[in-house]
Amino acid sequence: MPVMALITRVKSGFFSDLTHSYTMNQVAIIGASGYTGAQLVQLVDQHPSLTLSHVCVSASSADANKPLSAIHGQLAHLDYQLSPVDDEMLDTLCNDVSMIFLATPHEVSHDWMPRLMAGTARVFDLSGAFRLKDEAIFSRFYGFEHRHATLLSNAVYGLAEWYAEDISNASLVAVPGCYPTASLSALKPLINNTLVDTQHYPVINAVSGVTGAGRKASLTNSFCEVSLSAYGILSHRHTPEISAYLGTPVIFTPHLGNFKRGILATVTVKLNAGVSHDEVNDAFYQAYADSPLVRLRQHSPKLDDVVKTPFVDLYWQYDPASGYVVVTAAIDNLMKGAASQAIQCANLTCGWPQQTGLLL
Ligand SMILES: NC(=O)C1=CN([C@@H]2O[C@H](COP(=O)(O)OP(=O)(O)OC[C@H]3O[C@@H](n4cnc5c(N)ncnc54)[C@H](OP(=O)(O)O)[C@@H]3O)[C@@H](O)[C@H]2O)C=CC1
Ligand SMILES: CC(=O)N[C@@H](CCC(=O)OP(=O)(O)O)C(=O)O
Repeated sequence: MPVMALITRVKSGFFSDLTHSYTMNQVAIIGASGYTGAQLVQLVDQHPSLTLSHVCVSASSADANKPLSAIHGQLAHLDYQLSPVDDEMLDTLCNDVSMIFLATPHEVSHDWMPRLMAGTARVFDLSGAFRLKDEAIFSRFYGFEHRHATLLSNAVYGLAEWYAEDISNASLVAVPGCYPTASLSALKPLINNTLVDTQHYPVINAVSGVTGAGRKASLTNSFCEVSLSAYGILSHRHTPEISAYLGTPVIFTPHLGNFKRGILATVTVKLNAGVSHDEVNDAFYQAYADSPLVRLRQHSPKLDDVVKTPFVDLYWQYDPASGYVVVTAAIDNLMKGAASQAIQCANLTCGWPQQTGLLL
């Protein structure tokens, strides 16, 4: 029996891709008590070729030594305990496992990265600490100086559909932010085909569920306070991230909605004079011809279409008379916006199909 078929039966019994051979990889997740960390636990646990060996929180965590299921009841079928991890443990961990996923605050990922990168493990960082190459822009938007220039320059941006080859060779992957994933997925086909009139900045309005802000309690994100509203106007840290990987400035306005999961981005773009319907359609269909986790839709996607899935759903309408195209993009912020995209990247580094373990 092929290796993959055997693993498939042992681990879950219902993965569809039986054509590749796999070896098991030991994985550590740090920040496992948080929203993206817990989502990662679920994805790694169901992955046919990853074995979750370390499920960690910070040394001072109030949740240290608790069962993960005591915090995330949806994972009650899984038997993992949250282990506290300190600096010294990181030094051995980074040689004991093949992959480390950091689902930690930006500062924590930034400070720990040199220790982690001293080992042999590949690191997938869900925070924003290693996404922006320009250190001056980084410190302006993140509020602290970047002190690891070499690691920053070596980090590969993990937008899986667009940087697959670089990701496959990376030892440090900076997994994109949730809003940039939706925005760049919508815009890159148009910009890469030089269809966009860059004299007019693309305008992105996006609404996120409250899990986007993480699990830690705050008044702004509490049940009685959340009411659909814009925030971070002209100042959100995802504006330079989107602009950097698009290659042109954008106007980005995030909104907080009173729902748990998902992002819907509405992107308005002025195209060059004379661009045809066919050119717009071809840009999307060609860009995503080999992308099983991108769904090009015939109707504007709803959040319910993507929540708890690894997909990005895209839909567009073009008005040649005005030259404007409106693209809508829907993702689950904890999945394609964070955890499932990190798994896509991990799959790429192992030479596996990027949807491995994500499509059941
Ligand atoms: N939520 C989202 O939609 C997205 C989030 N991200 C990014 O992913 C990362 C995690 O986000 P999210 O899961 O939402 O955050 P949460 O606040 O839900 O979880 C954060 C995790 O980090 C741990 N942590 C906090 N402080 C420290 C510390 N000093 N040392 C070690 N661990 C610490 C927490 O556990 P404890 O304090 O108990 O140790 C917890 O497990 C962040 O960088 C975020 O910006 C990226 C894309 C989307
Ligand atoms: C609703 C909400 O608060 N969302 C977060 C973005 C979450 C995300 O993508 O995280 P990164 O910090 O890793 O970029 C925010 O606006 O800060």
